[in-house]
Amino acid sequence: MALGFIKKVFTFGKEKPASEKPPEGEDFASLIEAAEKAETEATPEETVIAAEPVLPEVVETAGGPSPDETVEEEQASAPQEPPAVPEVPQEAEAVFHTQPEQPADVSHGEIASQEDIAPEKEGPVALPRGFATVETTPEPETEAPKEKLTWFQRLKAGLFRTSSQLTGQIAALFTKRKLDEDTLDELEDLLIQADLGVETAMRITGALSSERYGKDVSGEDVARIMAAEITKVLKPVAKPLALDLSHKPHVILVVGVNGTGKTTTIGKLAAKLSGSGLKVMLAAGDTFRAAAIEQLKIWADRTGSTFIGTKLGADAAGLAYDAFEKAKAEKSDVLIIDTAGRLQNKAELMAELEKIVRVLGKLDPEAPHTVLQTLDATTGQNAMNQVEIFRNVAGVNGLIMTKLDGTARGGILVAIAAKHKLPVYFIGVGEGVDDLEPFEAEDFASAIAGIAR
Ligand SMILES: Nc1nc2c(ncn2[C@@H]2O[C@H](COP(=O)(O)OP(=O)(O)OP(=O)(O)O)[C@@H](O)[C@H]2O)c(=O)[nH]1
Repeated sequence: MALGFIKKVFTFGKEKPASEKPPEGEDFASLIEAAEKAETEATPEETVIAAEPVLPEVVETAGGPSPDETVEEEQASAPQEPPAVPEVPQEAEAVFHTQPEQPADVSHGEIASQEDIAPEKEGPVALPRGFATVETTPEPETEAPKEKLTWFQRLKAGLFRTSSQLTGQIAALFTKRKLDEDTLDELEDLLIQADLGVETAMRITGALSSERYGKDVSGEDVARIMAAEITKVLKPVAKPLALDLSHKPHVILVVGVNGTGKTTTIGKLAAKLSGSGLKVMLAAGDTFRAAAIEQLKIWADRTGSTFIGTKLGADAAGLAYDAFEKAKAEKSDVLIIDTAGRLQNKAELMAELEKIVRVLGKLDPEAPHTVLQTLDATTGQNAMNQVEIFRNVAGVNGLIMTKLDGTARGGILVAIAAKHKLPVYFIGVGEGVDDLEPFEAEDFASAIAGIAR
């Protein structure tokens, strides 16, 4: 503060992790395999970059704002043309400025009152014999608008599969059994199978044992202790993303395996930031996939952010450098750079990320100021390995876990928190722009344990 730094919520933690040696014998093949699985689910086949790649005229838009929304927006302006990626000059010079859409004018003229034009009705008309009135079904009453779920309700619904599976098994385990060594061992196994990790599983069984050893135990007892212990693990990592706005821009580099939700998360973050009045620029550093460029452009348009992109297959580090210069010149508050999650091989991907970090450092030795990694909760243990790989190469200093909606593997976040101790800034529970929320330890722990808050 004394240095004149302005910190905001969305305040950015600046915790650079102590660099670690890459894990011995890292199984990148499994990483890629998981990535490919996610890819086939999320996007059509991709092609390997040709020697002189060009953007196709029509590109996939998987993973962006929902197709319905984008189609509607496109149709309004150019009904004959499918959405196409704008042509961007080779040197990433084109910057697309977008303005938030203005609401349409919906004023109506005055309407004469019904009494002015229709004779007053006086009760039911008596029809001559031989006629009958047609039975008209009364207009159904318009349904009262559904109450909006609170964030915790949405989180709980998203983690329902994780919690119901676990609590169901725990309840069955303690039916007519006291807490002894056997039940404690079985409970530990259940907790490990739920991806919570050995360390947290032992914490929970230890706490339960010291409170209720030799006594009857109910599912509620276990849930309460489980929530308390998980909260202890998560509290230190549940931090707000601290932005140092004195940088102009604060640079956020987003990394992660393809399909983990990088681009979508960037869109959601941009919506939050620009919604609070900050000037945001989005850079399409995933030059490996045409759809990723198009998808980010759509998010930029949608969130009123400036977009900078380049051609498919172009040098991502060059784009990052240009974007940083441009964002400085335009005095953007925040620059968010998307990156590829997959290249032809691991070595190339890692070299590209390292180069991006290096090149940004030429313009500001502290940049990138935040390196965020997105993790797909549905990949379970694989997410753990991904953190190890990316934090070593790109200096990841914060995490966002996506796809916590509907997965039975939400426990992995706890294991990752216990092992890596990296801040978890946000979690994603859906594809929509509002489906990203700051990570709260108690909420998450209660949702996993299936208890109310
Ligand atoms: N259910 C759910 N889907 C999500 C969430 N976040 C992202 N997705 C979806 O996951 C898919 C992949 O998201 P992307 O943002 O394209 O992932 P990416 O990491 O940028 O992928 P690449 O561009 O291939 O590297 C898309 O269909 C997204 O809509 C989430 O929190 N919940």
